[in-house]
Amino acid sequence: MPVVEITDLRKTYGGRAVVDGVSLAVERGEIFGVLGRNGAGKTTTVECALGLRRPDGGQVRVFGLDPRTERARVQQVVGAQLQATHLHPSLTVMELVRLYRSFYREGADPEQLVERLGLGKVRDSRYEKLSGGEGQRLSIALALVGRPRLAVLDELTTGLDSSARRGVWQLVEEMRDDGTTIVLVSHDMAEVERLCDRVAILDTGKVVALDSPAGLVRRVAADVPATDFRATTVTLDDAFLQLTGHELGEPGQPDERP
Ligand SMILES: Nc1ncnc2c1ncn2[C@@H]1O[C@H](COP(=O)(O)OP(=O)(O)OP(=O)(O)O)[C@@H](O)[C@H]1O
Repeated sequence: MPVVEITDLRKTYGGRAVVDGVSLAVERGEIFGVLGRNGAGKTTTVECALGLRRPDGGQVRVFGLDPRTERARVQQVVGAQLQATHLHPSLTVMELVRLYRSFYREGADPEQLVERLGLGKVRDSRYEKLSGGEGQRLSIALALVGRPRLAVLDELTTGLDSSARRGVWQLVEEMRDDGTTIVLVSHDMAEVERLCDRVAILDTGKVVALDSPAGLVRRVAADVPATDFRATTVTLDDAFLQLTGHELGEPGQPDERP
């Protein structure tokens, strides 16, 4: 049984299909990337998978459970780091990590996790006083403190400097090695290439390709004549461009949120 199984998922806002028939299955123990431009429908897809948004069509199962009707059971085994995290501004780092730990029957040691994410120096600082990168690392700690069987990480390392980014990547790899399944939403090509076992490329609400990063590159390289020098230097960026018709950095559909 896949850890996450999404079948023909649809979500429409204002008459526009922002998720338009997405089907994918995340297998146990893999790091599964969801890659796409801004507005491609990545966050909407994973938030439907977590039961946070109501799909207009299709089916979602997480560990075989319906995340909308069996939310409490799903929440016990899933940790999510989402883009819009609302935390109480006057609680400290340690208070928040301990609070989130209390939501789970089993979990990580808050002290160790805070050290591991390089938050030891700000452990007694209030959330409102944290820098962007510290807040980001705290949101990762909160997603992982329940030692989830599935972790959903949306824009994992946005706003982190390169050394913090490498530290977080290492932590994610260690989690995968410990058996956690990870869904990584990203528009960071280097992150996807380094971490993901398989990647779904989402474009205007549809899965346009699903393969390992190397498989995506091979697929595109096969279309390049062997005499062409680029055949030996095709990158995941080239694959993305070829498969979607746009650069990853280009904006997608206009943001219509109020
Ligand atoms: N609550 C909402 N109301 C109206 N439109 C929405 C809502 N949520 C998302 N959208 C629209 O749906 C589209 C997909 O948004 P989504 O956040 O899923 O994209 P994304 O791929 O995660 O983008 P990003 O990389 O910018 O986070 C966007 O055009 C967005 O404006």
